[in-house]
Amino acid sequence: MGRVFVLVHGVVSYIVVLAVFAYFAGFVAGVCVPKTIDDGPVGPWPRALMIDLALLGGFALQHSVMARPWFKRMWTVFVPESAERSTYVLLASLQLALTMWVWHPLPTPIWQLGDGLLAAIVHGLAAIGWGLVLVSTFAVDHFHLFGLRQAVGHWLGRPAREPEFRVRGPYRLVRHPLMLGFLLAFWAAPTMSVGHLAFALAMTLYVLVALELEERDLRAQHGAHYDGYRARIPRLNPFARR
Ligand SMILES: C[S@@+](CC[C@H](N)C(=O)[O-])C[C@H]1O[C@@H](n2cnc3c(N)ncnc32)[C@H](O)[C@@H]1O
Repeated sequence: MGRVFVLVHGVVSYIVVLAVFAYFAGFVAGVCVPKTIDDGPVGPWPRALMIDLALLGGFALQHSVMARPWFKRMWTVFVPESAERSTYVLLASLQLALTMWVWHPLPTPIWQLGDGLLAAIVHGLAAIGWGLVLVSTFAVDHFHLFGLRQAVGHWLGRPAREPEFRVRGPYRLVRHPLMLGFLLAFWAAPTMSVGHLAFALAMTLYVLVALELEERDLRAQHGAHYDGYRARIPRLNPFARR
């Protein structure tokens, strides 16, 4: 595939990922975006819940399958390696955008903390969660994770290598800081509606399954090195004793 095409595809995908990701943060936190997790016409709750869970299931399935090494081997027969990651993150972002667009709210509150100090602390925890997600992408390899490094490398005639296994920054505290950041951001809600709770529960389940699959791949890839890391560093809880 043409170098310029791969480059443009990589840059466009990266911009789409950042835009969808920024919207997603506002959608979950309920700030700064036209449609949040609790906005929209309210219909019968069983229908809304079924639609929302189907949307999240579709997102989880796509994400889990496309991230597996066997799937990558299979579809790089059609998609060049240099565009593989960009295509994956682009499709995942579009699926996430669809989920937010079609999302049916279930706004009945489970808890409401109002505007006091406690609500401010919970907002702060969510902000820490989003910050942790961003920092973690740089601690692994931000530009490789979102496919831009591969696209630029291909354009320059220097194919990007697979990123090294890294134990730095938040990866010294937990093995999955990025997912820990997401969980913090999903659960730290000053107002928790039924819809938000269903979202947080479903995504937590997805994260736990996704981590099992990812660790299986990482052990196959890095063997004893990963086993040693696994023995030393807790999975998600930085306070857990090892
Ligand atoms: C979306 S990132 C999430 C990483 C991790 N599960 C987390 O929550 O921080 C997924 C990619 O990061 C890679 N990865 C996971 N841990 C890593 C580490 N310590 N160093 C480099 N890459 C890592 C995985 O192989 C996978 O390709």
